Amino acid sequence: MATFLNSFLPDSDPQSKTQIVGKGLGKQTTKEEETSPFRLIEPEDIKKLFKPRAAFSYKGSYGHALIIAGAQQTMGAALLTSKGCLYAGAGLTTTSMPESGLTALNTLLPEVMFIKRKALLKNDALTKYSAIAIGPGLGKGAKAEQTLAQLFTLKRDFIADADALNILASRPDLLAIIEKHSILTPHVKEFDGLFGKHTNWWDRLQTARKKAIQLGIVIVLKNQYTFIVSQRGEVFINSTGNPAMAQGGMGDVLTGIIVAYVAQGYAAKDAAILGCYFHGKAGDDLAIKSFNVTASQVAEQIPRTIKDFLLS
Ligand SMILES: NC(=O)C1=CN([C@@H]2O[C@H](COP(=O)(O)OP(=O)(O)OC[C@H]3O[C@@H](n4cnc5c(N)ncnc54)[C@H](OP(=O)(O)O)[C@@H]3O)[C@@H](O)[C@H]2O)[C@@H](O)CC1
Ligand SMILES: Nc1ncnc2c1ncn2[C@@H]1O[C@H](COP(=O)(O)OP(=O)(O)O)[C@@H](O)[C@H]1O
Repeated sequence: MATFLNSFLPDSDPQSKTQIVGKGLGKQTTKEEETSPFRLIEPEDIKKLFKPRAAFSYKGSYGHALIIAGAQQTMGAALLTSKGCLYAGAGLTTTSMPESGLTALNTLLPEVMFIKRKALLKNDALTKYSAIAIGPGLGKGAKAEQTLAQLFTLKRDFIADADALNILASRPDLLAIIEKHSILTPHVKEFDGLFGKHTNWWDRLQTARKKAIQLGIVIVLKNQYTFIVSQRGEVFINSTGNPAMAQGGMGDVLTGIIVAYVAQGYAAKDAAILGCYFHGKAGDDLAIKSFNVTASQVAEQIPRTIKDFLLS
């Protein structure tokens, strides 16, 4: 039986009601599915994408992620992003947050290293990291903008979330030159801030496809069903996750998980697909026994969820 796009949207319009969604990322059974840009991610796709941990591998085999996040009132966002990254298996994680958060970082996540915000502005300071994420709880002030602008001087891809997206919304000059294969992870309000107000999801998805192709980036448009839009305009629909996860900080953890996968060598699109799938699946596993789940719990659940998934 055919699946239509409107099943994955909070609203409905004539176009999404007739748009066929292909099942899985591989070959499709009908011509309509084969030519559709919309694909529903299936567990078999994840099993094909996900790489097992190799014999004789060591921390260096799994990359070094840098997280630039947090401000005085939103230090928790930096901790949650770091926690997502750590539990998604990055070999090394370094977090750049305000120094006043250092005791919390060392107490809660002793595996994570720290770098001062100012140190990021030095030449070459950012070159040693295999993946960079910026934005959760960062704030939108001049210093945050300066730090984000510094990333552009490197001419390398990065993951932008939350306040980094809000800054980019006010700096179209920067957005226009974002490095290819960067990943943006907006929720609906952040998306409309970046690319203009939309009155329905069909139009929003068309804009996401157009912008992802034009800029050569991956856009992760978050919702109950999250849409991962590739640099070629394909739209991969993630169906893991549930309303128990509707709590602050959940997106911060997702950003940490995605940066961990980029650090581990996955291509941007694959890192986004794996990140969204396991983030939602961890929430689903927890929701079997919990009415609501916290962002911290989701991060901690990730390694168990992956192990169970691979054994299933
Ligand atoms: N512990 C910490 O330090 C935490 C720090 N955090 C960090 O704080 C920063 C600001 O975060 P924020 O929550 O104040 O603003 P943001 O997420 O932009 O929402 C603004 C408004 O947008 C709307 N909206 C959002 N999602 C929507 C949806 N799916 N569907 C529809 N509407 C939606 C919604 O408007 P409403 O509908 O409620 O009027 C909402 O009020 C950010 O950097 C973040 O990383 C948080 O992660 C929490 C934990
Ligand atoms: N009802 C839901 N079903 C599935 N996933 C959800 C639901 N509510 C929230 N999420 C997930 O939680 C995350 C919320 O991200 P975001 O809005 O950026 O939160 P925050 O800014 O508080 O970290 C997204 O990944 C979203 O898909």
